[in-house]
Amino acid sequence: MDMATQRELSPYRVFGEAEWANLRADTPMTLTAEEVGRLQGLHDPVSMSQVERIYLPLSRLLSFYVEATQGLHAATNRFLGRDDGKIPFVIGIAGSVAVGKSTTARLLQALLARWPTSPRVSLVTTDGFLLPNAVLQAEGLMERKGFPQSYDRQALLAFLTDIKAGKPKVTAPVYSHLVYDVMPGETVTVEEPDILIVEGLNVLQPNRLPRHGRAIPFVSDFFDFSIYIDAEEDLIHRWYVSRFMALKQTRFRDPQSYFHRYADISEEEARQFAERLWARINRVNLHENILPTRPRADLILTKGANHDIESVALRKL
Ligand SMILES: Nc1ncnc2c1ncn2[C@@H]1O[C@H](COP(=O)(O)OP(=O)(O)O)[C@@H](O)[C@H]1O
Ligand SMILES: CC(C)(COP(=O)(O)O)[C@@H](O)C(=O)NCCC(=O)O
Repeated sequence: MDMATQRELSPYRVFGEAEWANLRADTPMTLTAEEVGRLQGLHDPVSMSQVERIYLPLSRLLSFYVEATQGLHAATNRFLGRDDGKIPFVIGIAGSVAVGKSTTARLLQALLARWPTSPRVSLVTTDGFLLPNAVLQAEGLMERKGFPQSYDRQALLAFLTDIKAGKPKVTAPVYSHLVYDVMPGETVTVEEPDILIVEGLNVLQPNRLPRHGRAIPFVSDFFDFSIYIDAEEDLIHRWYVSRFMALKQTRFRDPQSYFHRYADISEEEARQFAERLWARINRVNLHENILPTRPRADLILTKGANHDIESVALRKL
């Protein structure tokens, strides 16, 4: 099959960086360099030019989608002769460990909140729904953290059901990367957002179909739009290991850190340890559970070596 036919048959329209940047049209830049500096992760830098050329066109696209979805809700309400109130627009962000999902999620949150309509934009990460280490240990799942079986999927689905039912206050549990565990009794409260961003490895995964009984919804059934952040495996692997080495010098020094015991080991031992975590857990998860969900995304952002997004694929329908 030639390239042109392949492109026509693909469910995505693929844009190079320059072509995508043109779609910003007249969307104004609403973040200062200082704000962008604060929003980027320590280990995944974002330049002002990336915000202008990639994230502003995306913000513009999302503003069209939010408006269209609100129009659809209004049509349903008109048909039913009732008002179901405000139902949040939910955006899912998926991708490997260490690909930079959290930076993208924070940037989008800030950009969307600056729309002229000043929407309330909340952000929740799915790691809060991980089973506590005590449960993972008891079930032999400590080396499966981030895999589908390591989450309390029922609780995540219940959370999203409440959000989409328009419940005014919905709480989610909180995970600490420092402690490497869910924080007992700690929660975040999401209060009547116009837009909710849900970020996590697992957000595009399907459920196993039941042999008997009721089908359980997918997490993504609650999404109005989904984004997959992609990069070559070699790059993500490199980012994971170098982030681990940087954290060894910083966060691991904190006695509260789960990895504190590794703060003083040699560089070589630490590198080997990070390589093992990557190879035994995160790489396997990427291949078995995360990459297979990429074709379900509405938009795929593909990063190059310096974390810059080099291409954008938008689902045609
Ligand atoms: N061991 C750790 N200690 C402290 N912070 C961490 C640790 N591992 C990851 N983080 C931070 O947690 C956040 C989420 O990381 P991750 O789940 O790999 O997703 P992503 O890199 O795609 O945002 C990042 O901001 C990262 O810097
Ligand atoms: C907590 C994570 C599973 C990410 O979860 P997410 O926020 O995507 O739901 C991941 O960062 C992690 O800790 N993986 C386990 C292996 C490791 O220590 O890298």
